[in-house]
Amino acid sequence: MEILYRSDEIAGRIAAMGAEITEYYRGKELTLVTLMTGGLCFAADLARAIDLPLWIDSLAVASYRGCRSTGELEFRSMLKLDPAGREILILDEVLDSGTTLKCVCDYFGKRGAAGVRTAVMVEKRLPRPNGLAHADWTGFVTGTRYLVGYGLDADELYRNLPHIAALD
Ligand SMILES: O=P(O)(O)OC[C@H]1O[C@H](OP(=O)(O)OP(=O)(O)O)[C@H](O)[C@@H]1O
Ligand code: HPA
Repeated sequence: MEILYRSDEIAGRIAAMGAEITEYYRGKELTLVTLMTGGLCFAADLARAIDLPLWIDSLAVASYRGCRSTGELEFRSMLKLDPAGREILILDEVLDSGTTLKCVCDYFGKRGAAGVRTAVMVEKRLPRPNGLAHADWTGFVTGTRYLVGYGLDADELYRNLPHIAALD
């Protein structure tokens, strides 16, 4: 396993993203939606770096079996808040094929959200013909290796590592 992003580097990017998001949404009412399970560390840190009153909700979705995307998104929980009319910022730890974030953005659009934006900790550098091309806010842009730590898992293991590492 090779550490790619140390916890202090992650904290630095979180502070910068939090400041940008605060400025972008100043004067608006913002609702964060965390995609569980992977987004939990990112959301816990980023929410505390945003200096605005926030609504916070979550959605459990999954599309990976082991280290492979099935290409289909399974919704495993429901929202608590009605997204209609809300400015939604979806938080997830990684943008890989982009399937997850594209499906979830479409879902919020259909549910009548006033605005839908995305923030991820890591965006992989690859074409995403069938997925969301880019997140609106990104912590790090990285290669295509399989990552673990800071919420990222391999078969549900390693999510609690404080850094982000390549598994191979
Ligand atoms: O861009 P994509 O190729 O769609 O991959 C990104 C998604 O994959 C992982 O979720 P997973 O389905 O493994 O569920 P998890 O959050 O419970 O780990 C990760 O948490 C993202 O939500
Ligand atoms: O690189 C990854 N690691 C863990 N989970 C993931 N889900 C999509 N890509 C990844």
